[in-house]
Amino acid sequence: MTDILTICRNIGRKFSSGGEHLSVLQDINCEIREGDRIVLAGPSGSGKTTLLHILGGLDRPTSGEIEWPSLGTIEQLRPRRIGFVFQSPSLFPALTAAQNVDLPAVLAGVETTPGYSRNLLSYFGLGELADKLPEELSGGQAQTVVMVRALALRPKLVLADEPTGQLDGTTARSFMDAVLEHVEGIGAALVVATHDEAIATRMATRWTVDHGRLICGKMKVVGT
Ligand SMILES: Nc1ncnc2c1ncn2[C@@H]1O[C@H](COP(=O)(O)OP(=O)(O)OP(=O)(O)O)[C@@H](O)[C@H]1O
Repeated sequence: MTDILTICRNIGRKFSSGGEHLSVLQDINCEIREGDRIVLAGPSGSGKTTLLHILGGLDRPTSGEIEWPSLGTIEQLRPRRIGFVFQSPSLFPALTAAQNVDLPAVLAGVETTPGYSRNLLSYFGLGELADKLPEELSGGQAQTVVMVRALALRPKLVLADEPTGQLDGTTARSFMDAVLEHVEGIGAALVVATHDEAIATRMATRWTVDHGRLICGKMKVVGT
């Protein structure tokens, strides 16, 4: 039996603003296991980002329970055990692409081998941009650097929110090839929220957020 990385029991998330209450997620039961490849689908505003944030320990459910049995406590999750890719590229503007990739290691006090971030950027086809500042990168290149940064500490779980949103179709497919190959290599589970069916069909399991509920199913995976 593979390890359970994350387990949710009857979780819900409500938001309150201006006296209005919005119930975004209700009675969600799910688990993520080692090696899982999950696409998180659903219309805009259905709650995909909200669920990813809860799975990554960035937000707390307002009801139910979440645990990370083989990852540890909520304080231990990021950046070493969970790599998180936010929907909008979030690079530090004063740091180069390579320095941005190095940042989680610096913050976590982990020593990396010289050239590690450059090699990782090269693996994703961005080796020549390692010394560029974020403002010198295209939106798609910046998004790729954000993914590289999330993978840098070899996390056990990678949660990615629309990671190909700024890439054209062909670039998105080769980017996902590199991501899937890399997560396989480091033995990480991957959950990707996306509207892109070409990406979705590459994942073994589909979770759909529908009116606040989560529908879980298996996918027929399209070969690489
Ligand atoms: N902090 C917040 N306060 C109030 N409402 C919020 C908050 N965060 C999210 N919401 C609301 O929760 C709902 C779900 O938002 P969420 O971003 O999770 O959807 P999504 O499925 O990721 O959408 P998209 O595909 O457009 O990224 C939306 O109606 C949004 O307005």
